[in-house]
Amino acid sequence: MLVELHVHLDGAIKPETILYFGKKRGIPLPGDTVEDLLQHISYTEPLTLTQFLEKFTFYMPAIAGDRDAVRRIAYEFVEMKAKEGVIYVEVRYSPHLLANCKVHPVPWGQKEGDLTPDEVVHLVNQGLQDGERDFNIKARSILCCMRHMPSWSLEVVELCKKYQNNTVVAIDLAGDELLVAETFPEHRKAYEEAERCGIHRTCHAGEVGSPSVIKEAINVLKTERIGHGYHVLEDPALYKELLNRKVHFEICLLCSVLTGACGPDFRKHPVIQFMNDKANYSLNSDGPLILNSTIETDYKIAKQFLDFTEEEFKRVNINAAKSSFLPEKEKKELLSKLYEAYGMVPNNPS
Ligand SMILES: O=c1[nH]cnc2c1ncn2[C@H]1C[C@H](O)[C@@H](CO)O1
Repeated sequence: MLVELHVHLDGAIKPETILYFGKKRGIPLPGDTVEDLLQHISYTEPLTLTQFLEKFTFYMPAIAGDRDAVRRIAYEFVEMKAKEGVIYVEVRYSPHLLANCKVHPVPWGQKEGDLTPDEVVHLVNQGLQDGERDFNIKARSILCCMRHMPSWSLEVVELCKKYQNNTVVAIDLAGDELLVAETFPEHRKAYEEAERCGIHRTCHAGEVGSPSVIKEAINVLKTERIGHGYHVLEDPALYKELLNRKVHFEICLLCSVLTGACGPDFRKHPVIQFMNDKANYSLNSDGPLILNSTIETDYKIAKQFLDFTEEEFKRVNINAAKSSFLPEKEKKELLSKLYEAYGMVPNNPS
């Protein structure tokens, strides 16, 4: 029984669904079988984060701008997670990157259409809620600002406000930290507004970027969790502070190696330090389509290379539940389920 907090909806699409919509909409794809397509999209030897992010350009044109596709990827996502044994998931995406109207520039070289970022959120919500009903797990969503598109960020926070508690629980800042190290004022304003309105905050930081990006995420953006954060170890004082504050790190093992964020030897992975220090972290799949993985792959890597024990497995998932963005009452219910499944008597169930 698992809790997953860091996975991108647009990085977790079934290849069959991409092929279906590519064909239906007459949108060229780099392959016409699942194997062909995966050969172009997924990979097994480390690249850079920039190259990882370029993979989205192969298949997003088949999905973006299509109402049925957007609803369906959200629904199938919940089905996929239920099959993997996840009972609670927070899935993130950029509404703008799935739209083709009221978004500048229109992404993926699409022609202007009539699907707005607002309607994208509505459709994803429908897909997630239908999935929750049919597959009996809980799914919440996080809306992403993109580092290179500050002009979208204030709309992202407005969408978080509009759909707060209608699956949306938080705001994120994703994209390439190396290409755009600067945190534009628009991102800062969006996070300020999120805090003001009680919208939770997470932020990609220190994945490939330096500890200063993490510092800024904590001190300026007032983020509650850190997406990745591996490079925090390069600043021992900051690391100690975040340990003391029990800040949650959303760790994505396979992704961290295939994006070049961490070195190729899992036996030297920063998460070993996190484990030893009993840091507050979770294990997550991030972009399973591109990594050709499931959440199980990440747990297998942890067991095979990191001496990840059954006890650590339970601790990590309980920490994930505690650091989730659910309201307190639902968080308690989630924790009770985990304690029961893990045969634990909680000392302090809250
Ligand atoms: O690992 C990542 N780091 C930074 N940005 C990422 C990562 N995985 C996906 N993204 C970007 C690309 C997606 O289109 C966007 C929203 O899900 O977030």
